[in-house]
Amino acid sequence: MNGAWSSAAVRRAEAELMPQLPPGTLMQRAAAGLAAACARMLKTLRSDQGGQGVYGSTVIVLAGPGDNGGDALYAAARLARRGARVFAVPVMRSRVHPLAAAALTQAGGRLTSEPPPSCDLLLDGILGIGGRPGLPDRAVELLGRIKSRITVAVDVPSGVDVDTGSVPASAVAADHTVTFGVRKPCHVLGAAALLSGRVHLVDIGLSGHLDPHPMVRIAEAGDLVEWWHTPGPDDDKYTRGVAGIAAGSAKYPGAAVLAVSGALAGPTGYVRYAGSAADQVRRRYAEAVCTDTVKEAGRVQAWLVGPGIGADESALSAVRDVLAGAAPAVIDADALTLIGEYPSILAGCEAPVVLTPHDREFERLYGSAPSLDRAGSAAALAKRLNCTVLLKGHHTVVADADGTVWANPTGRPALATAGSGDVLAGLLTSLMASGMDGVRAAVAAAYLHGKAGGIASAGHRTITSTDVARALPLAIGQVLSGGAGQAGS
Ligand SMILES: NC(=O)C1=CN([C@@H]2O[C@H](COP(=O)(O)OP(=O)(O)OC[C@H]3O[C@@H](n4cnc5c(N)ncnc54)[C@H](O)[C@@H]3O)[C@@H](O)[C@H]2O)[C@@H](O)CC1
Ligand SMILES: [K+]
Repeated sequence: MNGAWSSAAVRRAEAELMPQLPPGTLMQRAAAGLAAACARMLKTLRSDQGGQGVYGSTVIVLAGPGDNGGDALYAAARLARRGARVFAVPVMRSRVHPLAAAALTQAGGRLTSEPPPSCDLLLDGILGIGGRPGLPDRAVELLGRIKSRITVAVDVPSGVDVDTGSVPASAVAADHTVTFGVRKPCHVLGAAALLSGRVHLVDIGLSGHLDPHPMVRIAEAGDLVEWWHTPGPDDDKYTRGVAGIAAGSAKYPGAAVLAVSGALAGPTGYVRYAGSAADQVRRRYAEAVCTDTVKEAGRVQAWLVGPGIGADESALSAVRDVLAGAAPAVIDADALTLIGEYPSILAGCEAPVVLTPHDREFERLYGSAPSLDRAGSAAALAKRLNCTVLLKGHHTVVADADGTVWANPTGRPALATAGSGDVLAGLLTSLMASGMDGVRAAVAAAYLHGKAGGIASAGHRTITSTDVARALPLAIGQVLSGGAGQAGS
């Protein structure tokens, strides 16, 4: 398990470590790592220019008043010593880190209020973990007119809310973020995660000084491998778990087919379908065992109820029957709307429940839409309803009733396609039926679904939910075999 730590936790760790080191050591470690990362990026960027990397490149630094600007200026000094033409612009009048600014000018860089109109690399050293959301006007103006081939944020993209990932005002959109010690929540949550680009971690020696629990946990392929129930020689189709899918209707048979496709891709050995789209499901998947209602289905180890079931009496019965049983349940789509209307159905339920809302469904359950602090909102709903909540978005979060929050590192906007949630819910149900607890199953399902989306949309292909379902076995295979394990790839 990986994680992201709040700015306060980072400051506590730094305060503990700093007195043990000569003054300025942490900033020099940060600057050295930042300069090395920039040098690698410049080398790749300028590979078409006879292998020239740093030498002869143009670098512009937007320098804020604090230590974030200090990191940027010291790193830029290192690049200047390797032959980069460096222009540093103070964005808060002339307030800049004085020693770092002196180091830059000594190395041949220039402090200026008139930078060139374009550069190879723009270094955002405006604000770091001491920043409030929003940018100084001068920074907005400069960002609007400087054309840069690559933008690198120092520690965090300036302007974002570091601890929630919300972006309530202007902020930098980076291609890369080079961060120090640990990842911060803004790298993996909300709109800020998109503005962070690719995140590179520079070790500055903080790890032994951090709180053991991150603010946000980040799933890795290794977690899924550890959690996975690999069938043994004594397993049969029942012991591997039976997933039950109560989805679809005469009006929306596709939801049934897609949810079943997600479940079949998962680790269980058996998928039961209950509902009025049985013919369509049978036609597509000979291996699914179909009944008309939840009550008629045999034993299952986890149920999904909701996708495409509508809001009529039979839909309500399906939700009631699932929640009256002892099996863990995934509540999705129309079932979430019904729970919003009849909250008492959920209140009486004793089995573990995972809710998988998008923003409008969240509002029906919570009474207001998720705030910009999406992780906080998901955690609040989970606590109120004593459930696990998987809040969908371009960076899906999973929250448990005890306040634990996970950010999903895979996934991409292309997954916002009709039926994609049905596939996710089916897979999640299979994972729960195989014995994984609700939080882990939700985290694993979001991870694999995002990875399958990446596989299906390789080469910028547009994708359908069927493509995502078809890519799931490959995504699962890659994760379990430890191969091609890049999150988001
Ligand atoms: N503390 C440490 O030991 C280390 C800190 N490091 C760097 O230091 C950074 C934190 O530095 P600071 O604490 O100096 O804080 P920042 O550099 O993030 O900036 C704080 C300054 O910006 C002003 N400010 C905040 N929000 C603003 C806004 N929206 N508009 C205009 N002005 C605003 C504040 O009044 C303050 O003067 C980290 O992100 C990291 O880059 C690294 O050098 C590693 C070691
Ligand atoms: K920054």
